[in-house]
Amino acid sequence: MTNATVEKTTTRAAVPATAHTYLPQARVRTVERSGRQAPADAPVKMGVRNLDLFYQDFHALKGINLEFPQNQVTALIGPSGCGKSTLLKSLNRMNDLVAGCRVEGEITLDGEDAYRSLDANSLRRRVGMVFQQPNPFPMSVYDNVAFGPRTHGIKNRADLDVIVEQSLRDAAIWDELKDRLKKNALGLSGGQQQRLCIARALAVRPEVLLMDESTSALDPISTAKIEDLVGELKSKYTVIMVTHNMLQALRVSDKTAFFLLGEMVEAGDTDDIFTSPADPRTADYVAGRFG
Ligand SMILES: Nc1ncnc2c1ncn2[C@@H]1O[C@H](COP(=O)(O)OP(=O)(O)OP(=O)(O)O)[C@@H](O)[C@H]1O
Repeated sequence: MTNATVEKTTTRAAVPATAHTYLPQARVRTVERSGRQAPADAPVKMGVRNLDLFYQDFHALKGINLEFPQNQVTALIGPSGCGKSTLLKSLNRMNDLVAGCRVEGEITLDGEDAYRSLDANSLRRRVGMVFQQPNPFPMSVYDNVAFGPRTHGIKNRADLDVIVEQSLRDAAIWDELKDRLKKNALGLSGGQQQRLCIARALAVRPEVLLMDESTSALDPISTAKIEDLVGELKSKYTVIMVTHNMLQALRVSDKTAFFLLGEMVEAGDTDDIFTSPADPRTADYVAGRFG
């Protein structure tokens, strides 16, 4: 997957016993819940090459090289401030909106340069994002989901009906909301609001879904529903998620990349990163020794 992955085959860092004691149990749930069978040779959906990102003088991302395989879930992990969200926001050019932010290197979507060949709006339609806090618009459930398609010129009611239903189904919330489509979205629970926001992101038929700690504000049951959902979404979408919850990364991701102080320490198959990482810093982090 990356240079770091290649190095990993030659040197393995010992994961402290504390990690081994809890990881196998988490793994049992992982396999049951995600049912993942990630193909080893999936095509690269998005690629990051020699990426450096500066917030004015601050060097927030340093020489990042990483590939995101199509129809797989990649988790970005690392301690607070290591640059996970910055990388996520670079993938759909949300950082364009930050004054003084400068990006060097290359980010590709299906091999096309996301900064030089694609305009930001079409990139963001293809690379959707769900944030930490559920942020439905203060309007009906239906209008929340129809908002993006309407913005893209779809006005026909029957067409919108189909999109709204399919998006809510894809977000695993159709059954809960089909009789409440006209109700204000702000009246939903936090977990329902977040799945509605996922439906809203899916309504413009993105190819990649970015999730920035999208369950951290939710209760365990809502979190489990969204984790299940992510396992299903990858049949249609490429998912890239930032998470502080290492068991969540284990449960739902195929690939994991570990970041520290703006650098990517290593990336590879999630199983390998958690059970036999190449770098002792990764071993310490996944064992909960810091972060
Ligand atoms: N708009 C900004 N302007 C200046 N510095 C920023 C900006 N956004 C982030 N940073 C800095 O860049 C670094 C990386 O931040 P980022 O939010 O990407 O980290 P993170 O790993 O996602 O952290 P967390 O897990 O706490 O969300 C931090 O030092 C942060 O203070």
